[in-house]
Amino acid sequence: MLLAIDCGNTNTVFSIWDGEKFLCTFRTSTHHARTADAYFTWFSTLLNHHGIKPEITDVIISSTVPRVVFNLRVFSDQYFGCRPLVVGKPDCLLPANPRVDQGTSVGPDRLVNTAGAFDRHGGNLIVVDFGTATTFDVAGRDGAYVGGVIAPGVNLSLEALHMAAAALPHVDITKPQRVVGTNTVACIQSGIFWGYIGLVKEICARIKAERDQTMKIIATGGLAPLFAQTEDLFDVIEDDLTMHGLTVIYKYNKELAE
Ligand SMILES: Nc1ncnc2c1ncn2[C@@H]1O[C@H](COP(=O)(O)OP(=O)(O)O)[C@@H](O)[C@H]1O
Ligand SMILES: CC(C)(COP(=O)(O)O)[C@@H](O)C(=O)NCCC(=O)O
Ligand SMILES: [K+]
Repeated sequence: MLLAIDCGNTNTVFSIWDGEKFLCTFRTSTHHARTADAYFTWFSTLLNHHGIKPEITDVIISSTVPRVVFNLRVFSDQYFGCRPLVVGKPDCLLPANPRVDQGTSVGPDRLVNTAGAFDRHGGNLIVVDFGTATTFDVAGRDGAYVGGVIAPGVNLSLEALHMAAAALPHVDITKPQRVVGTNTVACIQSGIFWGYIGLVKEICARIKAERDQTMKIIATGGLAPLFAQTEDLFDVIEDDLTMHGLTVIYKYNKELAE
């Protein structure tokens, strides 16, 4: 069985894949100082709780935080006796190579999202991922990552307002009743909610115009459903897109090695 690990700047997600489906998904905060033993304690406690006894033989990791990879490698080696595939490293091949400026390294999560979305939907796609950053990943006709857009994430923007302005409280994102807020919290929620609706619409429209193509828009990340409530921003929302992409890249490398 495969253990797929997606480490973002805020959260790290572990999923076990039995070759056909995901058996379980566990989430913890991303913390570079967490040791291999600490990962195992947390992971085995959750497995016991859910009564799952997986036989993990392979591990694949995507990490936007380079420092966590060391401890995750030790974790794979000590507890599952395997050397993990790490997306972005030279020995982890992608179904299609990214077409970006020389010397640029693309966030592994974006390469994984692109591979996962291409596998499910074919080429000419925009993947919108509401993570720490809000990213737009563009997949060409052949499924290669051909570039994208990086904007500040929703929670990051809310936090930045709170941090920088003495009178602005911490606010959780929600869809406001009206655009014109009549209290501070409603004003902030309106700015972020409608601001992001505008951001997503404008960026997707400009990507389509620049590429002169119709493109399917796939959204992922916990906040995607919130933004989809109001308007038809996305063609599909897929929670498990990054995890699916990890299984696609794993299978691709496994088949090449056989
Ligand atoms: N369903 C949700 N509702 C509200 N906030 C969420 C939800 N899911 C994730 N978040 C928040 O969105 C941000 C990004 O989360 P995540 O997708 O895990 O980011 P990353 O992949 O960058 O670690 C975090 O601040 C997280 O707390
Ligand atoms: C853009 C990101 C910070 C998004 O990370 P996330 O929100 O998933 O934590 C990450 O993909 C990254 O560090 N990228 C490197 C630069 C690039 O992709 O061009
Ligand atoms: K992410």
